[in-house]
Amino acid sequence: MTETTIIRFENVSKQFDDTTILDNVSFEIERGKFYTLLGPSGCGKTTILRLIAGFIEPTKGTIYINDKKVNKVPANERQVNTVFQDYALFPHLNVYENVAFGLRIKKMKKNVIDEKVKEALKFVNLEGYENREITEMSGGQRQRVAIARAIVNEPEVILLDEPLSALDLKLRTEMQYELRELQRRLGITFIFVTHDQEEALAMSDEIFVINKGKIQQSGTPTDIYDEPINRFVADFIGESNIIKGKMMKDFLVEFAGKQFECVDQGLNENEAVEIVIRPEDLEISVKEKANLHVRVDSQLFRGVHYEICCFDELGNEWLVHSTKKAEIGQEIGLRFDPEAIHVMRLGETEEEFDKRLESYDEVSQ
Ligand SMILES: Nc1ncnc2c1ncn2[C@@H]1O[C@H](COP(=O)(O)OP(=O)(O)OP(=O)(O)O)[C@@H](O)[C@H]1O
Repeated sequence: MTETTIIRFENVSKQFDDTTILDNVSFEIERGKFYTLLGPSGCGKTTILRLIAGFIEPTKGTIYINDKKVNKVPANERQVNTVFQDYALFPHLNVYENVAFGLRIKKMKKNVIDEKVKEALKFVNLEGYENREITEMSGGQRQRVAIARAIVNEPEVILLDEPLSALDLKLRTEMQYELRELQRRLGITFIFVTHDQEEALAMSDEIFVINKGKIQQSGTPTDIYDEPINRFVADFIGESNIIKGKMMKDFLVEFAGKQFECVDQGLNENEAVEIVIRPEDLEISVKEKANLHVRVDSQLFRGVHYEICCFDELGNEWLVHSTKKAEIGQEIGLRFDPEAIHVMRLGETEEEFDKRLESYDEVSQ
């Protein structure tokens, strides 16, 4: 726990009936950052938000907000506001009344409410829209009203549950920029839920990758993309080649029937591992310079690159992103650097994984 910590989960579990939805989850959220909870449908993302908001209570464990235990603190007494997926706006009220709703409940004076609503609408670029009916607003504008309604209460944390999922792709991208920019200007903590990995990578300071009620890995987008802890994370975040292999000794790993130099160390000799190489780290090269020989099976043009699917002699599938075109059935060479190989230890916990990576830094310093 540091001074900057605003939310802390300590061994939190949640069961509905007899089903465990969150399994012994611990994490810390720091003040003023943009966090994303990322994972497939049903993994427990919304359950974490509802626990933070106080809509449900944990079955086990403790939740702290600002270092105070909040397990029994009702939702309206927490410095937290939620923006829901469907925005939950009142269709019969205009923009002003929607944004002012919470302030009226707090029985604030009319002139104070006017001032706060005006300021909140300015923040979301809806200045002067006070008298518009919600039914006359576009999807993106409704989204902004919902955000204005959340920020007008000056919460310390805003929870956003898949707020962009109802928007078309173009508007969604625009709103991604807007939300990120808004969070920077407000300087308050955003906790954003999505199952879209590109959205998570583009928007977040920190990502928690969740699967089956457990946080699989947490870190910055680059940490998680470059150093996935296990097959689930490697597969869920971006496209990956994941191949079974064996660690020979420090800096030497075997896969696809050959041995390759790598940067990994501290694993056991002959330890079974999985290796990850990102498709963009594979380069088509002349046979003499290649690390690996493969046969092209299929190819798709994706605008910026060709997505080429190949197989090596042992039948491993390799996905390559290349600006060069290949021919179906052609034998090609693939080249990659030792740094492009990421070795994953089977069943490693995040704590063990972090310790291992730290030891690399110590050795290389
Ligand atoms: N009140 C409840 N009673 C019983 N089961 C529930 C309840 N709320 C959630 N669940 C179950 O808990 C699991 C996790 O739900 P949650 O909404 O947290 O998932 P999610 O990761 O947010 O998924 P999605 O992306 O689909 O919204 C699901 O299997 C869901 O059916």
